[in-house]
Amino acid sequence: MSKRPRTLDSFFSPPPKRVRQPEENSGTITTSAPGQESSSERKLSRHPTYPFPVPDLPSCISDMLNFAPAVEPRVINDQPDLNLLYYQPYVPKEIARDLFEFLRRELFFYRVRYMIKRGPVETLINTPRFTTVFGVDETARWSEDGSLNDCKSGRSVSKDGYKCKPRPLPHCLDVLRTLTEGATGCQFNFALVNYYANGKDSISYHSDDERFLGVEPAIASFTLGARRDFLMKHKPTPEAHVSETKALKLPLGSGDMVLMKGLTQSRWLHSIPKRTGGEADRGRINITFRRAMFKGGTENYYRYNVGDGEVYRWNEPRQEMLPWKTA
Ligand SMILES: O=C(O)CCC(=O)C(=O)O
Ligand SMILES: [Fe+2]
Repeated sequence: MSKRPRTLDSFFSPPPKRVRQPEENSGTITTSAPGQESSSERKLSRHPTYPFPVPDLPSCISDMLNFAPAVEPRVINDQPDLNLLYYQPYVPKEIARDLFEFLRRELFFYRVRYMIKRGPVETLINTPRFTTVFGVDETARWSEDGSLNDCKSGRSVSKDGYKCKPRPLPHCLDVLRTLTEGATGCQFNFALVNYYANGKDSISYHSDDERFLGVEPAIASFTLGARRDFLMKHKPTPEAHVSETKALKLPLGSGDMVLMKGLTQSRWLHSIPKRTGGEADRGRINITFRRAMFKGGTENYYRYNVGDGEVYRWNEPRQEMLPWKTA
């Protein structure tokens, strides 16, 4: 892991003051910068696995999140095996833009590359979007000092417990996770974040139906920033079933949330296709909250959403994601 640059100030100032966690332990350590201990202080979520600390949500955003969900959801279950709740929007319009800009500016992202083997042929896959992930599966829990404890034994997870290094949700995503749990009655232990910089970024047809999510997983999927089409189609089936279904296009706008549940993941596919023109070039953030049951889920999510490549960070003057060290 790269070292954070140290300024002369940081050598001479006392270590950051630690602030007690308000509720259940989120795993991050909240600190306020020295000399900034007024009520308007900027608190930071820190963790040894983070390349840099992540600021907490400013109160102008978190206060307005108390009005979420902004509307009642539309139920979409008029096709076989389809079970969606569509909040249009979930995040109040007044703060959707600020929340988008905050997360784009403050989170670290990756452009993951990995090899797949189809028969004897190995192919390099360049994930066509920026990604990042936080969370750990149900077998482990964060302790006060930011380390992981095994849920069964209560003992700390050994060094080789995971190949990856799980990261706790920073406060800014944990607030949204907690609200979403309250509104949906579902539980989530992961936040996966995608950033689609422009219309060339995409996610191809897939379903999130891995065994580590358990049966009939519920996934809450947020859109912030540019509107992008979310396409859905039924998986091919041997019977005539497939002809009874028609493909679906949800034009997801900033603040919208789709809760996918029931048989949706096991029977339907979804995608964000590439686009030319339109507003895609303004950038879109997608956050999915999920619940992984086993260690394999944690390994999978870090492998494909963090990987082992360089860190990217939003560069405001250049208006693009750039490798962090040169940003
Ligand atoms: O960006 C989206 O709306 C979809 C993302 C998605 O399907 C995924 O991350 O699995
Ligand atoms: Fe997905």
